[in-house]
Amino acid sequence: MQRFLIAPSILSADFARLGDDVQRVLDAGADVVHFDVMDNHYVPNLTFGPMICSALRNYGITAPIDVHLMVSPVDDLITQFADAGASYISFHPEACQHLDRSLQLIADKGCQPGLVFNPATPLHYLDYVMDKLHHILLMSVNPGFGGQSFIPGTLDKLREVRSRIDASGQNIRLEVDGGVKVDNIAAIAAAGADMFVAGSAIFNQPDYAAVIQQMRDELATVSSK
Ligand SMILES: O=C(CO)[C@@H](O)[C@H](O)COP(=O)(O)O
Repeated sequence: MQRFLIAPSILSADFARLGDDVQRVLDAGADVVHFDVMDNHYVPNLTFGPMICSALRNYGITAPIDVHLMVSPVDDLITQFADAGASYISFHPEACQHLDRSLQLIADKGCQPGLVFNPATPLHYLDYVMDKLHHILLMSVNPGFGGQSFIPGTLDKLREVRSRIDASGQNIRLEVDGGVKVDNIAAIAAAGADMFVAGSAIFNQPDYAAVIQQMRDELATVSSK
């Protein structure tokens, strides 16, 4: 399994040329397409739905699409995104009605289930569902907008989640999202993350390949666990 995955958030992509821009970032070396779904209810912003996901698939995007649902309720959109070609689907535990049922729904639809934690969401939601998780997404900003600054306290929370994953013996990806840049990605990896969402740090640069390579160079400095 590839140790570190880079997942550009298309929230910062060029929406007028989305297919081309997503293909460009994949050609530049990205591993996964991160897809931020906001409903102007759970979060104070509105983005895109399953039609855009299926449009990317129809355009020819074959990389994994990592759908982060910032919506409430969640089940209907889980079904719609799975049918639209999502690969991974995560949601916020406090935004759903029946945590175990929603995780099972993702798996039953053939996708990889994940749970998302905001900076101040307690981790007890993990207590009875570790065996159902493909990934845990730790927000390092409050959700809703790209281009915010990484909240430093997230590093301690990452270490805590990494300990829980290691203690569980499960093979669960630890993803981090918000304010990830070339100059902090090594510290984030050292705290236990192995999947990195970056929106503005990649899409706001003219040369996507250069910034992704800089991130990989930084990650290469992080010693093995
Ligand atoms: O989900 C979110 C925000 O809610 C993130 O995916 C951000 O979109 C990441 O953007 P940057 O902080 O990397 O610009």
